[in-house]
Amino acid sequence: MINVENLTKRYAHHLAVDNVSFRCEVGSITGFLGPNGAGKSTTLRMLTGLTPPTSGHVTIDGSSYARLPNPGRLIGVMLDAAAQHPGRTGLETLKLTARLLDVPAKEAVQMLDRVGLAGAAKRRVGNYSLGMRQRLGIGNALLGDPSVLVLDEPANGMDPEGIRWMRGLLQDFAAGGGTVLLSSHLLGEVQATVDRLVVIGNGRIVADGSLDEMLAGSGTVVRAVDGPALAAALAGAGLTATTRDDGSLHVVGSAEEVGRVAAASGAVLTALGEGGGLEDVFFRLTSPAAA
Ligand SMILES: Nc1ncnc2c1ncn2[C@@H]1O[C@H](COP(=O)(O)OP(=O)(O)OP(=O)(O)O)[C@@H](O)[C@H]1O
Repeated sequence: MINVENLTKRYAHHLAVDNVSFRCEVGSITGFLGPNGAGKSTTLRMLTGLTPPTSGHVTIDGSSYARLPNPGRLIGVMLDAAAQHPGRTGLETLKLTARLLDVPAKEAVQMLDRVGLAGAAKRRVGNYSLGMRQRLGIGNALLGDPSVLVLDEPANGMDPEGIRWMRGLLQDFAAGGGTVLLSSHLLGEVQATVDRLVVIGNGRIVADGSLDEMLAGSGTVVRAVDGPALAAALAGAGLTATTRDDGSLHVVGSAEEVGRVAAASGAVLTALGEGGGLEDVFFRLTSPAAA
């Protein structure tokens, strides 16, 4: 489990992270979202002992990162896949990590296979694509058989097959009792992968909860043959509806509530579905107006 308590980071006059607290539970995948410059990387760096906090603290399974005798055995970290040494081969990279973690060298070979890089074991990392470096970084993070994973933008640069592979890997890891914290700008991918979300804006937590709770707040989009008549019926039932440019209505309410009003008013629906999904939730939470 990861427990972040009142974490603050100040750079001169700039408050990059402002009194941030959240928890990542065992067996779950938590998505850490926020616009550029919101403070995600700074938080992840403080969490993994790379940046000292101005105040507050983080524990991983009850210990701070700095106090862990062999941190890679408890927490696997990938903060910048592009930062790996370009002159080493993939195999050399993982063998070096294996030595640092006191893991048998043969596990480096097995890990390369597990992350789909067996065929590129002897190629220099400088010649790897970004997606291949992400796979290598994930292999590095997993090599110590940790129970916690912290990944900054792991899907960045991955092709659809790679993204699907990574989603399965993380979901299996969590299902086996692991704890995952990942940041990403790929909202569709986050929505398909995580159980919980922590959203940061301007250094502060603006939302923290289950994915389902957050999506429930994204409302319902409905389209009817006679849109204005349905809008009037919804308003009469106390549901707020906004007409979008494409003629559909965005309703603050569940699909069931909207469907019942439509049925009672005799409206002919041509579409009924979830609101804007995670993208809609994200923009609502992190827009300047929300701040
Ligand atoms: N070493 C530093 N010195 C001064 N300011 C910094 C430093 N590191 C980060 N910042 C500032 O802190 C704020 C948060 O940066 P951070 O990199 O954590 O954001 P982020 O949410 O990870 O953004 P992105 O999505 O672009 O990666 C930014 O305004 C950034 O300019």
